[in-house]
Formats: sequence, C-alpha cells, structure tokens
Amino acid sequence: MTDLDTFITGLPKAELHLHIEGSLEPELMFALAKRNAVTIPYASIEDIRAAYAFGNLQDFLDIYYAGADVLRTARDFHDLAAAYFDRAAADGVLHAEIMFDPQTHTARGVAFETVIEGLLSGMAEAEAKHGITSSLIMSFLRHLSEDDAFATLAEAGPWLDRIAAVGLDSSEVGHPPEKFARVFAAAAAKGLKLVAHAGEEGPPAYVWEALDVLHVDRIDHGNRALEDEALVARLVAEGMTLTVCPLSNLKLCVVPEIAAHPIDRMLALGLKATINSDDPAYFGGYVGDNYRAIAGGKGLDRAALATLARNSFTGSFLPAETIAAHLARIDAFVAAQ
Ligand SMILES: Nc1ncnc2[nH]cnc12
Ligand SMILES: [Zn+2]
Repeated sequence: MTDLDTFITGLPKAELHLHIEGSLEPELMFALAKRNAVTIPYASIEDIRAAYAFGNLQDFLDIYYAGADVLRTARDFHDLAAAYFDRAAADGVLHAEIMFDPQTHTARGVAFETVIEGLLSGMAEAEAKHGITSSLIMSFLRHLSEDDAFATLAEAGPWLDRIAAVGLDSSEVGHPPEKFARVFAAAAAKGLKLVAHAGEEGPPAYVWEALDVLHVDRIDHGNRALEDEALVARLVAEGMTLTVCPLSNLKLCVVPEIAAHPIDRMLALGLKATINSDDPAYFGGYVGDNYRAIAGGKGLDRAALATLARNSFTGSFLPAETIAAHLARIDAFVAAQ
C-alpha cells in the first residue's frame, strides 16, 4: 500500500449512493443460485465477470435485474448486506445510506417483508460487528408507472420508521422526474427524505425537474448539470449534494476515461460532490477504489479527498450533532498525517 492508499482507506467517510443489489458479487450470485436452485445463464464466475461490459446504462440494467433473480429469502438479503458492509468497513466507511429496489423483487413474487427484514438484519449485524451506521433509501424504478410506485409506498407502510428516504433509479432517458411528482409529494408528506438519479444520462432539464418538481434533498450523479451554467449556480447556491460515482461513470460510458471525469471541475465550481460506488460488484470497485481512481486519474490531492469525505457527511441524513462528530474525526485524521 502506498501512503495515499493508506490515507484514502483511513479517511473517515460515508457512502451515499450504493444500490445494495449492485453489490452482489459473482461469487455470491453463484452461491445463491445453488442454494435456491435458480438457473443463471452463466457457467462460471469468470463467465459472469466477462458479461460485465456495458455500452450504456440500459446494457447494465438488463444484466443487473437478471442477476437479482438469485435473491429469494430474507437470509439472502441479509448475506448480501453483510458482505457489502464488510467491504465498506475495510474502506473506512462509518455510515452508509443504501438504496434498495423493492419492485425488482416484488415483481418476481418475493415479498416486500422478506427484502426489508433481510436487509435490516444485515444492517443491525454490521453496526454490532463494525460500528457502521446505516439507513435505507427505497428507490422507485422509473421505467415502471407512478401507480406502481404508489403501490410500493403503500407496501412500505409498516416499515416507514426504518426507511430514511425514497429515491428514483433505473432507465433515465424517457422517464423524467416529473412522472413521479405526486408519489414524491406523498413520500415527503410521510416525513421521508427525497433523492433522485438525475443527469447521469438524462439532460440538465431532468436535474431542474428533480429540484423544482420533486423537491429532492440530494441529486444522484448530476454529471450533466455541468452543461448548464444557471443550473450549476442554483446547485451551488443551495449547497445541493451530488452523489458522484466515478467508476460507474467509466463503466457506463458517461466518461471515456477517468482522466476526463469532471470531479475536479465540480469541486472547483463549489459543488458539494461526494464519491460513491453505485454498483460496486458490476463496476469494478467499492468506495475506496473510487477514491483511488480519481486520486490517481485526476491527481486530486489529500485536501481535495478530505473535502469529498467531508461532503459525504454534510450531505448525509444524519442528525447535525452526529455530522459534527464525524467532521471532527476527519479533522483529527488529517491533522495526524
Ligand atoms: N447507475 C444507475 N442508474 C440508474 N439506475 C440504477 N440502478 C442501479 N444502478 C443504477
Ligand atoms: Zn445509482
């Protein structure tokens, strides 16, 4: 390990953009296929990895939804979450706000309760084992209807006190935020925070809509906001957090190479960018790998990396005093270097 690797690993950080289904490693996919007698279209773990070459978001989503079919029981969801938190803990993650896609599972006949109880037990185990705190973001699939999202919000009723926020993910282009205006308003009325993927592949107009129509508390990705100066000014003025995912952007061809990633420009413009892994099992790395990729590919120095880590806590849904304690931890870590 280089000094910079050690710095990145030790830097206290939060992860704010992680799809738990996207942390399903090929080894676990294989093991769960066997445990549940589910047929998958791969002969080996190498075969699975070889399939992970994507030209765009939809190429990835097709493979990602198919892979999730091996998740059947609460134990499966527990094991999935436990494996993610083991990796996150090794990367210096102290807090994670993890997304899950209930519709991916309920559409296959897996009960909402099975999914959430499994995840919650994995989260509780991780807090006891690693001291990592976490919360859940229930994401609606935007290629489905608003009615479907309303049905999912209703199903979540008994667990609303265990869900921090709702989110919006899946195929972006052609499914603008506006499509979900009413269900987001209903979620806000129930006291939930709001996040939405916007500006990953979709135009700046979708980021404006996420702000003005959905009234989100955070933007997931937001890369294409940089095409619109007035939008950047608005995001900066509001101190809006962007949950940026460099290796995801590379694997989904949002950027041609890490050297072309706009993370440095985002910071220079005063945007509250954070670093996240999105779907680490599919995109070649967990949050530490994402920090290392931009540190190497963009030459970001330790001060910039510490800013990104600070942003991850200030952009979290933790109580203000907990955020302050985490920021003090970062200051102490940086001072000790
Ligand atoms: N990067 C991403 N964009 C949209 N939907 C997703 N679901 C999982 N990962 C996603
Ligand atoms: Zn995502």
